[in-house]
Amino acid sequence: MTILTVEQLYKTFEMHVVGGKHVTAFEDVSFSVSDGDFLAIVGESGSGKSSLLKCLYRTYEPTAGSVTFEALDGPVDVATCPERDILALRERELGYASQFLEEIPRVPAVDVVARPLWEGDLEREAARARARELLEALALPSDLLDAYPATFSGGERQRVNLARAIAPNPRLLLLDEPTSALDPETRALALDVLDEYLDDTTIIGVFHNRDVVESVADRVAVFDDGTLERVVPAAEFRGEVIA
Ligand SMILES: Nc1ncnc2c1ncn2[C@@H]1O[C@H](COP(=O)(O)OP(=O)(O)OP(=O)(O)O)[C@@H](O)[C@H]1O
Repeated sequence: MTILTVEQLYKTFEMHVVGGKHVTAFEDVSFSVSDGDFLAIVGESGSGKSSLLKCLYRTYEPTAGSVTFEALDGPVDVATCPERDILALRERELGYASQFLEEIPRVPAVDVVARPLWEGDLEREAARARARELLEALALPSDLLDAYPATFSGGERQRVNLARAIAPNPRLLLLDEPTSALDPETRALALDVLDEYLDDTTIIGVFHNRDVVESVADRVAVFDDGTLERVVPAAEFRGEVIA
């Protein structure tokens, strides 16, 4: 079953600081994703990958087109639906992680991950238990679990960020280079955790790393200068250079 259908999606920015100049992030993008699929998005820097993910999460409002998400309560056009519908989707079905952890001052790592869970259906202690388990699976040193992420290294923060996105087990998870600061061994661990802790989650992820694309993706979407050039099975993509 299809979980997401993107049709003729465009994103153009109006740059007020440079006299209203228009910058096109991407144009005329159409593709669909099936339940449980892992779609990797690759392409050169500036080709529109992050902007696309932000449009799918509605951090950015698309300029034109539609993004139909088959939510549990029926289809929703993420591109145009009211803000409250987006907030509800983000609480229950739609997850997102960028490569940077948004700082929450004076909240220990374990609670950064657990909070969205106890704000949902879980009891506080059960939420903390899942958070601890995930952070440990991602090899975050145990003495950091109760420390504030503000003092963590880039890779440690990235593991907290990833754990927070995985913990609620969203139906659709959008990942924007979530392993960019990890060493190869920890990156492999992170991919195992994605596989082990997510249950039937569909993933759309931007990756620059060939290992990630080759080891976990089912299909690859190749962006070039703001257009979606092609979507191919991952096996067909093997051996190509990733920008
Ligand atoms: N908030 C914004 N305001 C103005 N222009 C933007 C904004 N976000 C992105 N852009 C522009 O849109 C284009 C696509 O950027 P985007 O970040 O989506 O590319 P990308 O493929 O993710 O790049 P990278 O691999 O370097 O992260 C770029 O020209 C960028 O300058």
